[in-house]
Order: sequence, then C-alpha cells, then structure tokens
Amino acid sequence: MAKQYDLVVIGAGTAAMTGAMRVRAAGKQVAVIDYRPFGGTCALRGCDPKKMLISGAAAVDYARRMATHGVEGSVEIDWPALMAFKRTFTDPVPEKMEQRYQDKGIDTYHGKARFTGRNTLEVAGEVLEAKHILIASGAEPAKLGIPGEQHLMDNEGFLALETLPQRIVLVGGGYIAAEFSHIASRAGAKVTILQHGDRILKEFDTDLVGWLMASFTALGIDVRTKTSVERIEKVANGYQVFSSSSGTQLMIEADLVVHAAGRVSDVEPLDLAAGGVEVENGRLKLNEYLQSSSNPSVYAAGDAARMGPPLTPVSSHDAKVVAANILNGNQKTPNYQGVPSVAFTIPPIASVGLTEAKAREKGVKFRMQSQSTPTWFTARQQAEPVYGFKVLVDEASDHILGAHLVGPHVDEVINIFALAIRHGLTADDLRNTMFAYPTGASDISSML
Ligand SMILES: Cc1cc2nc3c(=O)[nH]c(=O)nc-3n(C[C@H](O)[C@H](O)[C@H](O)COP(=O)(O)OP(=O)(O)OC[C@H]3O[C@@H](n4cnc5c(N)ncnc54)[C@H](O)[C@@H]3O)c2cc1C
Ligand SMILES: NC(=O)c1ccc[n+]([C@@H]2O[C@H](COP(=O)([O-])OP(=O)(O)OC[C@H]3O[C@@H](n4cnc5c(N)ncnc54)[C@H](O)[C@@H]3O)[C@@H](O)[C@H]2O)c1
Repeated sequence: MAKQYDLVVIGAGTAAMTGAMRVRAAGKQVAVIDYRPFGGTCALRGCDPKKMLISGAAAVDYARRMATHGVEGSVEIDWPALMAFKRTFTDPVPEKMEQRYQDKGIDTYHGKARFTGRNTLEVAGEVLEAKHILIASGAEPAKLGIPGEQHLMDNEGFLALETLPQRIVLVGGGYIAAEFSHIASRAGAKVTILQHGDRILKEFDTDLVGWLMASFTALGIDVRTKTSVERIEKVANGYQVFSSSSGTQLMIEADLVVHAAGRVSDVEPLDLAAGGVEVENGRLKLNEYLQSSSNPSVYAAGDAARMGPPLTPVSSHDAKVVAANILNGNQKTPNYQGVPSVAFTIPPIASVGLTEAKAREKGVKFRMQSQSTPTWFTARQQAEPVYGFKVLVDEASDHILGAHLVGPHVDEVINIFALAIRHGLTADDLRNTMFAYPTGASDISSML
C-alpha cells in the first residue's frame, strides 16, 4: 500500500527545504527524500564549506599583504586544522536539517528516488504516492566523456581532503577552478588550471577578470586557456593529464586532478519516462510556472530545473514560486532579474545585471563608467593591489543595468547594486544615499 502525500520532494538541499516548509506550513502532508546526508550541495559540498576554507586563505593573504606595513611574522595554513574548522560547520548539518523537517511533521526518507508512475515514486523499497512531486535533485559534475575521467575528484572530495596534495590540476576554468585554486595555492600547493575557453570566469566581465588575473599570477597559479583536457592516466606517483592547446599536445603531472568543468541537472537516474516527465537536451521540459510541460503534478526548482543561474538564492526563489503554485494554482513565475553572483577568489569578483557585451548585443543605450582603481583608499587600506569596477546605467531612465566589481568588499557591495536593479533604483538614488564611511559601499557614488 502506497503512502499518501500532498507533496513529495526529491532532494534535501536548499530548494527542498524552502519548498517543503512552505507547503507544510499550509497544513499539507509532505515528505522529503535524499540518498545523501540531508543538507544539499550548498551546505555540505559547496558554498559553505568552501567559504570556511576561504576564511583561512583570506586570513593568510591579509597577513602577507600587510607584511611590509607593520604586521610581522609568517602565517601559514595548517590544512588539517582548517579542515577541522570546516567540519565544525558541516558535520552537524545533516542531523539538524533532518530534525528541522521532522519537527514540522515532514516525513524524511533515505534512498534514491525514482518514478514508478505519474504520481508515484519508489524509495528504498517503499512506494510513495503524491498529488504533487517537486524535483529538487540538484546538479552533478558533467560527464566529460574523456578516457580516465574516473580519476577526477569532485567538489565533495576536494572539500573533504584531509591532506592537501602538492601538485593539483583543475580541469575547467569557471567558479570552482577560481575558488579552489585560490584556496589550494595559499595552502602551499602548486596549482594548474586547464581551461578550454579563451579566458577563465566567463560569467564575469572580461576587463575585470583581466585585472583579477594579477592575483593568480602573484600566487604562481599556472592558468592555461584555450586548453582542452583529453585524457587522464594513473601512473605510479600520481596522474598524467593530457590536453591540447591550438594543436599542441601538453602533459602535466599531478597528485590530484579536480573536476571544475561544469555541472548538469541530476535528473537522469529519476526514471522520468515512468513518470511521464519530458526532458529536452538533458534538461527537464518546464513551463513558466516551473511545472513539467508533460505531467502537471510535477514541478522542479533550483539546479535541477536550471531555469535561472545555478546559485543558492535562485534555488530558494524557485522553490517559493513552486510552493505558491502548488498551494494556489499556477500564478507565479520566477523573476531572475538582478541575481548577483560572486566568485570567492581573494579578492572576490562580483557581477549583477547586464554585462557590457550583453548590453551592446541587445542594442541598449547606456553610459558606462569603468576603471581599475588600486590607488583608491579602499584598496590601499588593505594593501590590496586589485580593485576596479564597471557600471552600466540606462541612458534614458538612469536605471542601473549592470555592475561588475573586483576587489575588497565587493562580495557585499554587489548586493546594493542587486537591490537597485531588482527594485528599479536609479543612479541618482544611489548617489543620494549616504553610505557609512570608510566602507566598500562608500565608493559607489564614484562608480556612477
Ligand atoms: C563547490 C561549489 C561551490 C558553490 N558555491 C556557491 C556559492 O558560493 N554561492 C552560490 O550561490 N552557489 C554556490 N554553488 C551552487 C549551489 O551550491 C547550488 O546552486 C545549490 O546548492 C543548489 O541547490 P538545490 O537545492 O537546487 O540542489 P542541491 O543542494 O544540490 O540538492 C539536491 C539534493 O538532491 C539529492 N538527490 C539527487 N538525486 C536524488 C534522487 N534520485 N533521490 C533522492 N535524492 C536525490 C542530492 O543528494 C542532493 O542532496 C556552489 C556549488 C558548488 C558545487
Ligand atoms: N561562488 C559561486 O557562486 C559558485 C562557486 C562554485 C560553483 N558554483 C556553481 O557551480 C557550477 C559549476 O561550477 P564549475 O566551475 O564546475 O563550472 P563553470 O561552468 O563555472 O566552468 C566550467 C568551465 O570548464 C570548461 N571546460 C569544460 N570541459 C573542459 C575540458 N575538458 N577541458 C578544459 N576545460 C573544460 C568550460 O569551458 C567552462 O568554462 C557553476 O555553474 C556555478 O553556478 C558557484
């Protein structure tokens, strides 16, 4: 006999937590399933553990930058101790998360869920029947289809390393490569990034990424662009990573090879055909309400839905939309305007809204201010040599169209631009706001 629910959620990450809690708060019967410890990517294998390690790397970096400015003594990362610090956050998460669900009367299941019918799922030998099913199964590292890809360590493995190998190769040059390389090289590893695009961090502004590259060079990170990894071989003392760059073959020896080459929705193992849930080019086919276009009982949110950028705040935004649509009928659509994004390098790089390239492509009429500003007080006060910005403002309406920042505090300052874009504030509104001085935000009026 199948257990009956109003909503069953596949996954126990950010999207699941928001969706399940909202539907349960309306008095509905809800269950949540995960085959891994509860908590999801962000809390256990992504944003949060990474940021715990960044804290150590940033402290070391700050002390080293101030070394000739009155701060004495050498500061080093003790990797096992930094990992132990990370675990003080991550270890309690699964139990706390599961308890939170149970305290609200949400049933929890452990195991891989798969569809057995349009409204039924099987998990660990049990059958669950639900009026609605929310696919919040997240994303997994993309299959690269290259020989030896089984030797790649994923983000979960890297963020749990008990010792840090000496020679590390990162395959790919996006967010993960940028962040992990900044952590590992400050902890003493020799890091190489192999990126097949013509630059790294392609989601960010070209000029600002160019300015940030000085920090990669200073750390001795070997960044090789236009380089595609084609094969990985295990050898006696580690790995050999084979790649090609404009027809030239390259082999790099490493103790560890890390997957940093993109992530894709984790929906394939769900047996979607059995649930009548259509997929197109590996992605769930959804309508504007985040509902399956072939099975109206099924919705999706977050990295699994992949309607917006694969970021944590988007996962919870999607789940709020889905919960509202389940409870009140389809009314809400997601709004991805002004989603800020930060790569937590040291210093960080941040972006929100239109890039210069996108604005030109769209034919928008805008004015733009852009400058590399390492001589500004904010940078000098931290002895940070990388600082710069690019801000785009709509010529006719004075609305902020896009903001791109690199340097100290930009991971926070970008949120002010996000607020401006999402709520239609003008450049003049920002100019007329008093920001506490001296803070990163107090530079905003000079960026407009
Ligand atoms: C290394 C790294 C760093 C990141 N840093 C940031 C950051 O700084 N800021 C930011 O905004 N975003 C960051 N992200 C992205 C962010 O983590 C994701 O966008 C977000 O966690 C997605 O949440 P979700 O709820 O959609 O999916 P997830 O949190 O991935 O949850 C999905 C869950 O579903 C489970 N699952 C999958 N299939 C099944 C199945 N068949 N049955 C049962 N359970 C299943 C999985 O085990 C998983 O726990 C980072 C990602 C990575 C990999
Ligand atoms: N701070 C954050 O918000 C944050 C941090 C980490 C991850 N994430 C999320 O996780 C997702 C995955 O991150 P990611 O860094 O793996 O992916 P990414 O999409 O940011 O970058 C992957 C890069 O790898 C390159 N690549 C692919 N195959 C390759 C190959 N065989 N050889 C060389 N290069 C190759 C691609 O050209 C691409 O530029 C991101 O989309 C992001 O949304 C976010």
